[in-house]
Amino acid sequence: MTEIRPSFLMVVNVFAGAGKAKHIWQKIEVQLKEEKVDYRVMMTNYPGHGVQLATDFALRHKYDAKWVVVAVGGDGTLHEVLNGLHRGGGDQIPLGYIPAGSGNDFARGINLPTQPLVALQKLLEVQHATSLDVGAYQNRLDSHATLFTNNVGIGFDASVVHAANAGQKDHLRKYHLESGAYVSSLIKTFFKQKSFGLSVKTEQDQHRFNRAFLVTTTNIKYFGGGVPIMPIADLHDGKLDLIVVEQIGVLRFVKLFGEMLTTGNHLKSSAVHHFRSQRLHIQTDLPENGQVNGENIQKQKFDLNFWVTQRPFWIS
Ligand SMILES: Nc1ncnc2c1ncn2[C@@H]1O[C@H](COP(=O)(O)OP(=O)(O)OP(=O)(O)O)[C@@H](O)[C@H]1O
Repeated sequence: MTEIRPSFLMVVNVFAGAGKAKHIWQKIEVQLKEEKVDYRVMMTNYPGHGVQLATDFALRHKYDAKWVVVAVGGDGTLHEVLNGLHRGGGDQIPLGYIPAGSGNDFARGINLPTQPLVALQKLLEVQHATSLDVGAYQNRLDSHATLFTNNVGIGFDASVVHAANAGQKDHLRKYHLESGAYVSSLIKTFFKQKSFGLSVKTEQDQHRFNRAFLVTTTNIKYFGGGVPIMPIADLHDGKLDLIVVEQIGVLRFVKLFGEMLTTGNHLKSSAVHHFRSQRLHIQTDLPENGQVNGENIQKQKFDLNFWVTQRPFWIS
């Protein structure tokens, strides 16, 4: 039986991965042509353009089952395309992904090869969509919900993201886990970040933290470009994982971070609190930095409802 291949819309951010996405895309396009794949390409011309492109596409093609929309870039590009499809009513259009960013946490989280040409081969071999969990959140004053594949952070991890994104004229510079700049930014941010009051409501109970430091709601195992904050995250369980780390001294924090990177024993620490729930509500006492999929959320007093939804992905 001959399989019918879908048509692909490739949404490409050539600035992802400090610009290396441009070369990746060139190689991918050669391969697409060689394999006579039916595709269209749209390049993002500015931050946020991926949302617009995907919204417009979904509005036009949401009832046409032949399309798969593929984000080519990093976690930020994936985030824009996911939300653009959502805004255009295209939640049923399968979403594919070719990692070409700096962190590529989603690709790690779903065991997608991080070598782009291998990821492309995998994409072309897929025969049917797979439903995966996607997180959703809405701040009390937001007019609409935002979806996320990876995580939403408030406090320390968000401040690290804000520091990494600050002063970037062109979004070209990004820190890597193994780079000295990343480590020095972590240390500087650690001393700047103040603890804050936080209220948490899960489906079962309520909790109060007077000295919250890092608050991450995650759908996948990784954050921050390869840090396995939630080794047991499951994209099929219909639940989100919330990690609250209370403020601790620098030596204890370094030990905790080391455990996060190696054994996963950070989850046993008395300073770390883990909640798994289909619905969550978190509220900060004061304005804090936020991040979603490594993109800044403006500093604000958060009053967030979280829930889980499912959507089709074009992955094997
Ligand atoms: N034409 C453009 N010029 C400048 N920035 C752009 C352009 N198109 C998209 N962007 C922005 O580039 C930023 C980074 O993209 P992305 O997150 O995909 O790559 P990355 O940061 O290298 O990867 P990762 O998030 O996996 O570490 C996003 O904020 C996106 O809005």
